[in-house]
Amino acid sequence: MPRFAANLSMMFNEVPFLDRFALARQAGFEAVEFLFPYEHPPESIRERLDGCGLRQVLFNAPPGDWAGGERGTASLPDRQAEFRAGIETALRYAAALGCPRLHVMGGIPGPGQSREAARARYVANLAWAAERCQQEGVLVLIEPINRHDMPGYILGSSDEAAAIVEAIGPERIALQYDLYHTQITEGDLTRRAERLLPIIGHMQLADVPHRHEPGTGEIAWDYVLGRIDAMGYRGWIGCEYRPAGETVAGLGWIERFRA
Ligand SMILES: O=C(O)C(=O)[C@H](O)CO
Ligand SMILES: [Mg+2]
Repeated sequence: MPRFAANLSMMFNEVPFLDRFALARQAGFEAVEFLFPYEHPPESIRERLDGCGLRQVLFNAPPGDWAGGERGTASLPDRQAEFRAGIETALRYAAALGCPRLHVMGGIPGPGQSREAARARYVANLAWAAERCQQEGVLVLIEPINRHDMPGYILGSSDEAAAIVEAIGPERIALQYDLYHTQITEGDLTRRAERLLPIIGHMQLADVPHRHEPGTGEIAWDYVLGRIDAMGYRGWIGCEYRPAGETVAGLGWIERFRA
């Protein structure tokens, strides 16, 4: 059955970030992911992982000015030096945490900017990042994000992502298949997953439309997770949802899917 990782940016928000690791372990998770670790020294995070016997399976490269609305810099003009420095920072964290995957966000080009030029920059920056990360044994991931949550985000569909992976090379860049975004944008969750399986490097889930835990919305999880298992996906599925109530109280859904 699928292997689930707790997303510590969204789950266990009842306690401060560094205390979420122990709660995730107590709740039965063997792995974690989160968005951005950069407010904490890598050693402090490593200590928490080791202290409770957890694996780090994913985190994000620095996204630019997140509080100011930026969602990555890879497609933005005049940001290449910052982008590359961010990848180097992320690689230091990846080495310290023993994390083999890095989600590199593309950004939201401004209204006056050419979409074509932004896309060309995005692909060129990703190609550089993918090669640099491959040297350190880290796989770069890209994720199409739905237009309601992130209007104008550079990567909107799984076919666009597949074309980028194909152009740069599936040995160094892969698709982060987030069932929540995919359901909103494109649907056809299981056939699409089966077709894209060779280039999927990580999955994430949340129910639609409220981005809460499975069972709170429109997705038929027994069917979808059963098919994902049957088609041979053996990677991690990050639980990237905002619990509807208290995190542990909302974890009942997971029991029937645990191996
Ligand atoms: O929003 C998501 O689904 C993600 O996975 C990103 O890492 C953060 O926006
Ligand atoms: Mg996601």
